[in-house]
Amino acid sequence: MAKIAKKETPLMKQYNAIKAKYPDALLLFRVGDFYETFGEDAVKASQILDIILTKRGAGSESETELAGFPHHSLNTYLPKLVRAGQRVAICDQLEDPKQTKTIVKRGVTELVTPGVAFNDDILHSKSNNFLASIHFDSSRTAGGDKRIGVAFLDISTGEFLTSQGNVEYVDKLLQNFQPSEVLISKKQKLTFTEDFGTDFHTFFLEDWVFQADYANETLTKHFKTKTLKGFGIEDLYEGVIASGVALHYLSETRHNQLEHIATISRIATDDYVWMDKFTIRNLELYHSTNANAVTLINIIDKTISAMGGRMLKRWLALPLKQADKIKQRHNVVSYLVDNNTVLEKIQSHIKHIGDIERLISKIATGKVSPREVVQLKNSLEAIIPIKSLASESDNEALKIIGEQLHSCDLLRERIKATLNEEAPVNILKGKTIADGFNSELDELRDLSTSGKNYLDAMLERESERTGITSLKIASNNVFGYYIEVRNTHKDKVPEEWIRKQTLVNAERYITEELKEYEAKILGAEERISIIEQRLFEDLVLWMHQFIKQVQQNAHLIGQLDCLCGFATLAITNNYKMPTLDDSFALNIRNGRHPVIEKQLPLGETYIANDVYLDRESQQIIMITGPNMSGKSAILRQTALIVLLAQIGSFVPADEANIGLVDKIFTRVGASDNISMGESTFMVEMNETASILNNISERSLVLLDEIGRGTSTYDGISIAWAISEYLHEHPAKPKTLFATHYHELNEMTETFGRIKNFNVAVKELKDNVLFLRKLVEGGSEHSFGIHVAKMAGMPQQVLRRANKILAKLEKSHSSEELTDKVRSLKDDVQLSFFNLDDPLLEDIKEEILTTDIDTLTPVEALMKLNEIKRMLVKKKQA
Ligand SMILES: Nc1ncnc2c1ncn2[C@@H]1O[C@H](COP(=O)(O)OP(=O)(O)OP(=O)(O)O)[C@@H](O)[C@H]1O
Repeated sequence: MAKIAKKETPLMKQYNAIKAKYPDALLLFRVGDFYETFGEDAVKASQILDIILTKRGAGSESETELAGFPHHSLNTYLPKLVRAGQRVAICDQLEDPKQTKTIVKRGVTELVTPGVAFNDDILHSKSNNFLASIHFDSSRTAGGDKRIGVAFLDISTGEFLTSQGNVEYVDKLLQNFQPSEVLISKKQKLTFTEDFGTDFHTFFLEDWVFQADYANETLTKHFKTKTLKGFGIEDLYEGVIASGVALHYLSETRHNQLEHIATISRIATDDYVWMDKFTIRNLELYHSTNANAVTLINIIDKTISAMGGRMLKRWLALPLKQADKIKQRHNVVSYLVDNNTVLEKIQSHIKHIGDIERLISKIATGKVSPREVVQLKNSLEAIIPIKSLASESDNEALKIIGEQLHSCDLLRERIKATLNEEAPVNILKGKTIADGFNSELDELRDLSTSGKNYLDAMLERESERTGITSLKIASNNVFGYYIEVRNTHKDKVPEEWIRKQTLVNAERYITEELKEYEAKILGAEERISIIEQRLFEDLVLWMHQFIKQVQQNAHLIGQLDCLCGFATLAITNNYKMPTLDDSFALNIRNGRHPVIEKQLPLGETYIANDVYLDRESQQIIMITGPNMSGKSAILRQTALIVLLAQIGSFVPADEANIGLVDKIFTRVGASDNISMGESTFMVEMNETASILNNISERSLVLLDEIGRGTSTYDGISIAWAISEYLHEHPAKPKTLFATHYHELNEMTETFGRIKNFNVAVKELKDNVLFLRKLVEGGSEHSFGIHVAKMAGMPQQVLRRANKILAKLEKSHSSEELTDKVRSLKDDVQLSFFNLDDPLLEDIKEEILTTDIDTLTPVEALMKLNEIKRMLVKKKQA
């Protein structure tokens, strides 16, 4: 018998129609009190959420996998799905099932993706959650490079930023902003992975979205402006396209209430110290290759609020270049360090401030709960004493912050009058609106409670009157309130009671009195709930006018929290105020590494070191020393001290005078990239090349063991050539070069501004003692074998290594090596013209003694040939 295909049920038909619109999202389909997933979605959901996978319509044509969870667990399960990289479409019931006889209307109310999220369980309070969009335009170039537009948007805070530049620049921004999701055109998929790798969570959009006109229209429509001129971004052609794409994506994911995204700013890169992505990584500012390692942000983050935490990350990513702005921050920190009680008071109030930036975003998008609105009010209340402390201080910058903080009186008063202090998270739980705010609500509440009391009293009275001890009063949807009597007491029922229903063990009756009260009570609670929701919605809508003020408060509290954090940091870690000026010198006295000094085993103290660099006499310091002696620590602490100073913090040093730095470059000789399968040396050279092409007069360059990724000869030659280039470059960038190659100490004889230093060690009989002190002078040899010993290498290997070393040091090959190196300095072939070259002198002589007026064309050609021969001879020699 032919199998008859069963028809799709209406529910599955509705599901399939909705799913077809969101093919790449996992669809959570609300059915009654559950969110259900079907088919492949169910398989994925059951794996990610560890929930049971079952079958729907088993054995039928429409059999499909099914997995679901109760609707009230959405906040638990949704973050897990999003963190697992899923895009989640939430499909809700759009009407009350009680009000409809046919299938309930359903539709997607929100599409949650990693970059577009509000849920507190998905977001990290001290980190932004950026959605990025990228637009490549290879037809337009910037200095020969591709030009790329980029936008960053955090829907949870309302921040919206844009910029454009070449691959290196955009790569650095991606590294700084760490977006949770990156939008790219489908056509540019490959280009993106070629330029930025595969580490980002990406989503691909249709190409038509990436159009200048469409972007302009989307942005101006959103900001309700005619042009983008007011934002200073209209000349960022690609940046504007990327920004338009980000906004477009928000509407595609059903986010249409975006009043909190009130402005878009240009990332003004010229205002900040340039650090490329290698530097950010090498200095371990936020991340480390070792997951357990402590990073700089871990040490310096003493902020209390979420706004402060996020602001500090931004400050660290974008250190300042303008001395006056930096000094203003130092000035406030200094005031707070000296006025400890003010600091403590401000911080004690900041503790009571919630994430007002995200709370106000939730208000704009209508996703706020009653309890959160009360939280917002309490946070704004905590700002009042901060405002007075700051305004009354005798520090100018602090006063300005105090004056700019809004007291938001009207807003606070209205929330206080409207909401119950103990308002619930879920408005349906009731008791959201304060007593005395709305008379209708008050009456209904009275009725509801007095009605219940009345019923209780009635129950007692009737039990007594009739002598029926099993009396019960309850209600149902069919005939409302009733009195229930057990069969055993049936004969005691008064005549006037009207029997409505007979059950197995009991009978149900209604009475006149019950009917009267029912009319009043029935529905009172439902009406209470409706009024509460309406009043709450009105309040939230009314609050929209305060979005800007609250955002400004959030911003100012973020700043103040960072500055207070710097003061705490200075006090607890003994940091000192640096001085900054427009000179080119860097003078650090007793500097320390902010992270290592906090990691040392108990009892050990960090050995502080002096570092001096300028453009006149000590431009490049060649630091030699054995492995593990502390070379890298000196390099990094120098960069970190400059960085800390320029973000406005005090620094781990007794004294630091810093000529403003505008770029920091650090490169570490390759050794860890082998696992990536690339030529490590190639990586190292690529990275170094980008420094050499970008240095400026105010650059600080740190090179750590550059050249070690290849053979010794190659390594020394390259290290030499790089140092020589930096020395001869007109920018004369300040440089620290840590190296194993003590042969490089020879350079100082030829290059006046290169100075040798070494990290002192004390050689014991068969061991070395690390003194960790940077002292003048080069070092004679490496100490690798001692370190091998420290690492617990077998004695046999150590003895053999010592023997070979002794041999090599005496042998021909060792001398050859040194000779070769020595000869380098006689053979300085600079890319910049060496005017002392004797050949140049000869050629000059030839040309000067030639009388051009009497020279025939043939003679001129012969002269040229003669000069050519001189050059060829020299080359052959
Ligand atoms: N000034 C210091 N005071 C105390 N301990 C230090 C100091 N400098 C470095 N150290 C300790 O020594 C360890 C090694 O330092 P570092 O990595 O800077 O050495 P290195 O000379 O660069 O070694 P390698 O050549 O093997 O890379 C650090 O991890 C730290 O624990």
